[in-house]
Amino acid sequence: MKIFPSSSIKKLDAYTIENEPIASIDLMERAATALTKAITDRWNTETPVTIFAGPGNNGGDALAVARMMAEKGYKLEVYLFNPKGELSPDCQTNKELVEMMEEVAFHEISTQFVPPVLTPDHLVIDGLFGSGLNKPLSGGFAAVVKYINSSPAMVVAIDIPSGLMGEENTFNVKTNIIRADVTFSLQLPKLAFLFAENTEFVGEWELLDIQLSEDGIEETETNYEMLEIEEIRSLIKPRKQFAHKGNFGHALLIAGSKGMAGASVLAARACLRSGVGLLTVHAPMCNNDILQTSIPEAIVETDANETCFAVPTDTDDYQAVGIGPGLGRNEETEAALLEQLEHCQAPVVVDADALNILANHRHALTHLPKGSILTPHPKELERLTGKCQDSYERLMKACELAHAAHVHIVLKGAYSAIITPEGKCFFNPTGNPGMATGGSGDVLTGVILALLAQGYPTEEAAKIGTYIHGLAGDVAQKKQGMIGMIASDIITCLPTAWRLVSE
Ligand SMILES: NC(=O)C1=CN([C@@H]2O[C@H](COP(=O)(O)OP(=O)(O)OC[C@H]3O[C@@H](n4cnc5c(N)ncnc54)[C@H](OP(=O)(O)O)[C@@H]3O)[C@@H](O)[C@H]2O)[C@@H](O)CC1
Ligand SMILES: [K+]
Repeated sequence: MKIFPSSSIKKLDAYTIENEPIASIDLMERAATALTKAITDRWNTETPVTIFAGPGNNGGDALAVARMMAEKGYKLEVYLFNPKGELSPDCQTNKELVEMMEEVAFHEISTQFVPPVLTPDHLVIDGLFGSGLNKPLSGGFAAVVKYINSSPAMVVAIDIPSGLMGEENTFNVKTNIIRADVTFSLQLPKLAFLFAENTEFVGEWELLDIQLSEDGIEETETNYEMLEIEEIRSLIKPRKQFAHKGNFGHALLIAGSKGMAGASVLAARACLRSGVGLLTVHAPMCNNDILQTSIPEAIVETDANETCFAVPTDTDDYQAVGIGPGLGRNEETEAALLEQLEHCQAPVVVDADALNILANHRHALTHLPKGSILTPHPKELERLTGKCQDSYERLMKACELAHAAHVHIVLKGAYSAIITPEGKCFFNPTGNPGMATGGSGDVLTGVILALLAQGYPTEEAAKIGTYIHGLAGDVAQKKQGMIGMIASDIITCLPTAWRLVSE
């Protein structure tokens, strides 16, 4: 599913209006019908409703919703803010229609605004500004937003909370943005919904289908997309009847140190549960017995060092390498890692301590093996790129890094982003907060490593791996609950996740 910036949404509206064809006012009617249904499905006619409408089409939507809800018997009060004495044509039309309705208490505000009483029983519908917002709110509009935010009422935002920009909010005035409980967004999600710090504004969000032109969506370019199960399913290669383990690659995992054997065990198990043909784990001597007993399916190659990775190994026989989980960061490991990366031909998944070591040796980032993937969480990314103020800046910096280093990046978190060297970002919808637990990242490394070893192109390996990892987490959450689940449960649920997308 594509995610468009506000400018493209306007063009898409225009495309739909011209090509469907549909009159602009009828498209608004369609949006309002969908909004009214979504709202009236959740709140009954007993709910006192106060609607705040702005001068543009977001306000037009709100006024049309007011009319439709009044027709269904809701008791409504409507405030239309028109400080410039100028409304968009469709907003004007809907104002005239709602003004005529006796059952609606309608107020048009040009200067003085006496705020209505809002109780915990009230539902506020925020239709002040939508995708046409072009600067942070200030003055009277900011005062209205603050009033709504300080009230105990439930708030539903139309399309996007008023005051929130669709993409970048780094320089926005956070106190002047509506804090919605629910956002009903039209057709497609906005990039801003995917950023953790905007949850307090967006609340729970739901998309409403208003049948914008499919051709228009297809033709309009964007760098942002949400992954969907159909795409992942289409990428997974079926196994041939006469397949043997040689068809599914030999992966090398360089992981673990004294006290951190667990990270290598988790990554190795996840790799084996993701279809790899063979797996060798390169580990310090002290972890040999642990690995041999806990993962009989893996081959163990011991490092010459007792406690850490210190001697690079030959990677010629492997189709992919995973490096980093539990590796530690002592000097010997640093040197070994840099040398290992320099001489490796196979694509590498670089995670955890390997990323932290690279942060101290950034020059090494620009000659990683072709097809490599970095899997940082936000803190690890910032060690590589420098501090970021918010998720938008972090995403932009990750794009710059992917471009400069010619690597793919999986930026982990809710809606993990898979970023290509060309600047495309694919957001992952699977996963849940139960996965925010030690070892979860090691599992992802193992899954992606298995996919690279099986010969999946880098972008596909990153997309499938991230999606499946989240899906396995969702299956684990259903079984164990968010609080009780641990990283091993994600591995246990990998087979179910694979079945869900491949059968
Ligand atoms: N997507 C779809 O398919 C459909 C979309 N629809 C709906 O249309 C919405 C977009 O409507 P829109 O383009 O008219 O913009 P909207 O957000 O109402 O505001 C524009 C007005 O605000 C003003 N303004 C801007 N910033 C300001 C500020 N900081 N402080 C003060 N004023 C400010 C700006 O004035 P200007 O600065 O340009 O003079 C202009 O007057 C969209 O979110 C959805 O709800 C549906 O109806 C149909 C299908
Ligand atoms: K809004």
